[in-house]
Amino acid sequence: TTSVIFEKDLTLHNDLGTGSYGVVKRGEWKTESGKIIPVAVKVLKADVFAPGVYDDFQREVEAMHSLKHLNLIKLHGVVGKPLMMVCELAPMGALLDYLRAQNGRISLNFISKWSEQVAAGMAHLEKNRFLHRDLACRNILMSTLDLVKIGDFGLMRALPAADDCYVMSERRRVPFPWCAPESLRSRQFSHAADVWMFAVALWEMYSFGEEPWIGLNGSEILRLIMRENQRLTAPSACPPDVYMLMMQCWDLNPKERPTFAGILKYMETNK
Ligand SMILES: Nc1nccn2c1c(-c1ccc(Oc3ccccc3)cc1)nc2[C@H]1C[C@H](O)C1
Repeated sequence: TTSVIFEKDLTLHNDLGTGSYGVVKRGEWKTESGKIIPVAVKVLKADVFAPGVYDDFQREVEAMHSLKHLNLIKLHGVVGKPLMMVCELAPMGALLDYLRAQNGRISLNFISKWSEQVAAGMAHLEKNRFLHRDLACRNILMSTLDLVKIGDFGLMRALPAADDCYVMSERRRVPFPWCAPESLRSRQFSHAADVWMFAVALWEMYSFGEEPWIGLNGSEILRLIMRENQRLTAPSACPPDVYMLMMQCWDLNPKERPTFAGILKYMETNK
C-alpha cells in the first residue's frame, strides 16, 4: 500500500509548473525511517473532488502506487486537503519543455532512447491492464537526459474534470489532438487508444515539441482522420521506419494497431 504521509513530514518549496489537475511543487519528504528525500508534490485543485469522487480516487491511488517501473514516475502517497500527490521528482522537468527549449538541436539517438523507454513504461501498464488515457510529451518527465518517466497515468480515470485543453465529454475530458478517433467519437478508452496517443507523443518528439493538428478543433480533426483518412505528416527529422510505426499505431481499426509489447520488441530489435 502507499506510504502513510503526514503533512508535518512534508516541506514544500518552489513551483515546478502546472501539470494536469493542479500545480506541482518541489519538496522534501521525511520518510518513516527518517530519511529526507526530494519529491514532486502535485496539489490537486479542490474542485476536482465532487462528493463521492474521493473514495474511488483512493482506490486509483493504490493501483497507481502498485505500478512500479523504471519508466513510471513513482507515487509515494497522498496527503492533506487539498489533496497532494507526493511523487518521485524528475529534476529536468517535462520532456515537452526540453524539446522546445533545444530548438531542434537534439540528437536522434536521445529521441529513439526516450521512445523506447516510454514504450517500456507503457508495456508495463499494458501488462498490468492499466490505461493511461492521457499520454503526451507534457506528461513525460526527465530524470536525466538518458532517463524519462511517464507521469499522470490513470489520473484521467481517477479524476473527472481537467483543464481547458481537453474536450468535455461525459464528465471525462480528453486532449483531442492526442486522442484516438474511437475515444473522440464514443469515449472508448483502451490499450489500443493509448497506442494511438503514444504515436502522437512520438510525433511530438521528432517535431521537437510542435503542437499536433495545431489550430484545428476536435470535430475538424475527427473529419480529417475519419473521412479524409488524413494523418499527422512525417516530421522532417523522423526516420521512415519510425513513421511507418506511427502509421500502424494510427490505424482506424483499434484491433489493427500494435500492442505496446509488440512496439517494445520492434524497437529493441531495430535499435
Ligand atoms: N514528478 C515531477 N518531477 C518534476 C517535475 N514535474 C513532475 C510532475 C508530476 C507529474 C505527475 C504527478 O502525479 C502523478 C504521477 C504518477 C501517476 C499519477 C500522477 C506528479 C508530479 N510535474 C512536473 C512539472 C512538469 C509540469 O510542467 C509540472
